[in-house]
Amino acid sequence: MEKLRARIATSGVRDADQVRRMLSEVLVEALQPGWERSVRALPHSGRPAVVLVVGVNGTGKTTTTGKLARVLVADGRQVLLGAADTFRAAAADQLATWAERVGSVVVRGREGADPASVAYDAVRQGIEREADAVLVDTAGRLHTKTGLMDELGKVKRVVEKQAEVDEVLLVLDATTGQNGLVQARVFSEVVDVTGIVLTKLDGTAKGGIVFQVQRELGVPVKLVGLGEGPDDLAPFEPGAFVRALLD
Ligand SMILES: Nc1nc2c(ncn2[C@@H]2O[C@H](COP(=O)(O)OP(=O)(O)OP(=O)(O)O)[C@@H](O)[C@H]2O)c(=O)[nH]1
Repeated sequence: MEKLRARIATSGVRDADQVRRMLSEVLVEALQPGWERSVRALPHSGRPAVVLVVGVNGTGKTTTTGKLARVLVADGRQVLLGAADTFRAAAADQLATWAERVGSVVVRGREGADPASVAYDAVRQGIEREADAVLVDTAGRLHTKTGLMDELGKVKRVVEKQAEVDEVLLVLDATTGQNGLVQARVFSEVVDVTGIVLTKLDGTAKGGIVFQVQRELGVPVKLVGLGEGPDDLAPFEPGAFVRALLD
């Protein structure tokens, strides 16, 4: 609002439509598009790109992992999925179904196995098989549970013993509101989040929280989830996002 007021004052604009257009410009400038600097553009020099998918329960991590694999496979990449959610056998089954659907391979551990060891194994197999990308789906965890957050930090550290983690994607549900900022803060502290995936934007939620996440943490939204199907993942476009927000 400060920026908008300053612009109105310096331009002398009075017309409501013009002010609305200015507001739209200010909002678009506050958001960075991120996809072009994301997984798609990662250098694939002799080792797979490693991506960790993290977030609280039910935000859409597994679905996003599957859809992202589909995008990369369509780009001609060989993709391996790591099922580091070892709490629920159903979670690994869900990821295996996605792997089959999109044409990638899944690495999973037994139920109750150490998630860090499954993630390590997935990356090792990705290196051995000369995959282009390893996408590691992690279990949903509340940012307020210290033990679970410590476990996530360990997953990243263990993976880093054999390959750099190129992307840590935090999956945020667009319907979450202010709590999304708290989640982003805590996950960023623990695993250094590099991008946000804003899911469930196909509903009524607009996901306005990403302005604060971008401003406070400097983490851009890279992808948006627009439904439950395999093709419902799109690069984040600030212009379209702001148009939907102001409509
Ligand atoms: N409408 C809509 N639904 C979505 C989207 N992304 C995921 N979902 C749905 O949200 C629900 C939870 O998705 P999952 O991918 O299982 O979420 P998760 O984060 O892996 O869940 P946990 O592992 O239990 O934490 C499922 O019913 C998905 O189909 C989206 O972009 N739009």
